[in-house]
Amino acid sequence: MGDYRLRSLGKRPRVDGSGGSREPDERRVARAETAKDGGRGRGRGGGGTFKSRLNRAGASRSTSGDGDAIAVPVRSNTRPTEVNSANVPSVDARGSVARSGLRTSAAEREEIVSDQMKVKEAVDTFHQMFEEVKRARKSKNVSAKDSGISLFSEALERMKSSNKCVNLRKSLGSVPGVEVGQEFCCRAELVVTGVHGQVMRGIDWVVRNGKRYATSIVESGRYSSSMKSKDEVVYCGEGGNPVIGGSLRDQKLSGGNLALKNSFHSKDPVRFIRRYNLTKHGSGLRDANHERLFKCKYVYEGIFYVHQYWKERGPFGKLMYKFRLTNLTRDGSAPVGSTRNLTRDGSAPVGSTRNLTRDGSAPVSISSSRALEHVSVNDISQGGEKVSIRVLCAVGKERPSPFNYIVCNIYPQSIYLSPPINCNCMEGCHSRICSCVINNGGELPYKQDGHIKKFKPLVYECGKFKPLVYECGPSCTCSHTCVNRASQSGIRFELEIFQTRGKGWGVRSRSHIPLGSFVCEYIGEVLPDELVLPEFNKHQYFFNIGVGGAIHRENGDCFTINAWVHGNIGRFINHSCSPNLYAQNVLFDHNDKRMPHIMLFASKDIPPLRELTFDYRASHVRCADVLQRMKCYCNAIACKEKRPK
Ligand SMILES: C[S@@+](CC[C@H](N)C(=O)[O-])C[C@H]1O[C@@H](n2cnc3c(N)ncnc32)[C@H](O)[C@@H]1O
Repeated sequence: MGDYRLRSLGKRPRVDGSGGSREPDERRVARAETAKDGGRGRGRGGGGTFKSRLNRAGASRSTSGDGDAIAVPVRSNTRPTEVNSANVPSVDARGSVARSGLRTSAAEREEIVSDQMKVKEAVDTFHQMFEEVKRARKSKNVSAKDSGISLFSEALERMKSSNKCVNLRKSLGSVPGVEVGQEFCCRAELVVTGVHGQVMRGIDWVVRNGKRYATSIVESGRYSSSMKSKDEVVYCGEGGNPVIGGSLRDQKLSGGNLALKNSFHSKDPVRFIRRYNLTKHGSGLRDANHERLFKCKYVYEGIFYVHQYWKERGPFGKLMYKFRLTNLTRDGSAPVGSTRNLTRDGSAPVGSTRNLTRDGSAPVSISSSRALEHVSVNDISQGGEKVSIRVLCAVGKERPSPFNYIVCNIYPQSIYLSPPINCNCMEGCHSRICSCVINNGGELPYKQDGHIKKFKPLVYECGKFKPLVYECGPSCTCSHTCVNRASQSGIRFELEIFQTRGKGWGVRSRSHIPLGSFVCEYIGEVLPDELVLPEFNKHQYFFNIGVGGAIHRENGDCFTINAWVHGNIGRFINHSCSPNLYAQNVLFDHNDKRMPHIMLFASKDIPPLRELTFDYRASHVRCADVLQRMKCYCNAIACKEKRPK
């Protein structure tokens, strides 16, 4: 490292009094109804570049199995904490330390990993088919009305006819490859994955010895079902509902109602799926053209049991059946050691995507599949704050090489980092007298929900160059919940590291990421380029700050973030020619424009479990030769089109 000793900037400002939340949870989950500008910068990637040896991709890092590792909810708003991910005790799915051996065999784990991959592939294929159908209709100018079938139904039909659906055989209990808390974008996805076989009906069933038993129910809000608590629902039977176009009549003890009644007597498990309306909270998923696709999401809540059923007069004066279900078995105990309300390793389900902690950080326990071995967990308390990091891998599979997990950049000690200009606002940084707003060209870069307003990659567009976002800093007088602190308050989404096909480890979120959301920072050691260049061919974790941008040219000195030895989850994010993240330069805790923070924001609405990627090649200059030789496995249409035929 020559004369450059490394230092970090020390503890980041906490963003609220409790645990680091920049703003209340409600606002945090709120999604931008008005996000209209998402396309800018798409495909242009970020403000820097990886010097990645992509030509070696896959050969060196991929393992035989895909999707077999999960990791890391991380809070990055705490002081820098060095963590060696190799030397820490493992922790079980409930979060307790499990230093002893494994609970299930490697073969079983393998099987579950493969189940999860099948489910993921089915969902991905469904999305592709959906896009294909949509494109085909658009090119022929056919509307859903003309074709007489919705886009979803047509895509689903294609899935069925091409045999791409999984878990087709209806069964009671949990569905292979699907975990409690897993989210689905639409009813068709539930069908495609075998969670609930009916697109329209709320109750699905299987016939056993001539009798039907309920396999799953969807609480979609169309009847007057009510959630008593997270663990209990009073579910209305089917039929006679004028709200969904049926004729108003008494419900009968037939069809799904009969199936639920039989499940009551047999005490069999029923999968429970609940619909959440996204319109209340935000925009919902959008497609590549920013058209809203899904207004809701469906969450698999786990296994429930019918505890009671009865008849009563409904709102229209007709008789209706009601079923009370809870996630406890009929004797009132929490089901243990069966396919019941537990995850597949027999542990209590933990860490759904909805369970954000009060400070907005991801819950500590995220996955309970027995396919996953928690190979390392770091629970470190420093200065009263806790940083939890998990790396979970399938048994017997390759693990990520150990590195020191840090939550703040480490800067060269010899470099003086000028302090940021602070604002003196007391009542919110919205006016033009706020110096941070002025730094941002007189405009706040974030919307009230914390989503970035415009994509601001490091490119020159339409005569304008806006390469930097200035957030409020540690000495600003504004509140720690100021909207202009969106990216400094750490990771909000439950991110995982998993094995990809051909690209080694990759990162994905277990929950939906709305367009414009801050996802994570690319953190490592910030080094002058001249120190990095000799190392260039040794590894793949360099991010060149500001390449191709004004910062680079104006200031002369160039810096690179090296995340090989010290880094955060950002170091696992792969390249794509059609990325869903872009890198935004942000300054808040110092004012040195040569080395801004590299903050990764969502350039699209990103469905759960979709791999997170950014474009390594955006504005790439010096490493073009390496990148040309790469074998890119991003699988994007844009990538294939670029390849020589
Ligand atoms: C910063 S690392 C990303 C994390 C890496 N996949 C891992 O397992 O640690 C960059 C390396 O990931 C691989 N990679 C990233 N994107 C890729 C892509 N689209 N195609 C092939 N390999 C890729 C290449 O080996 C690259 O050098």
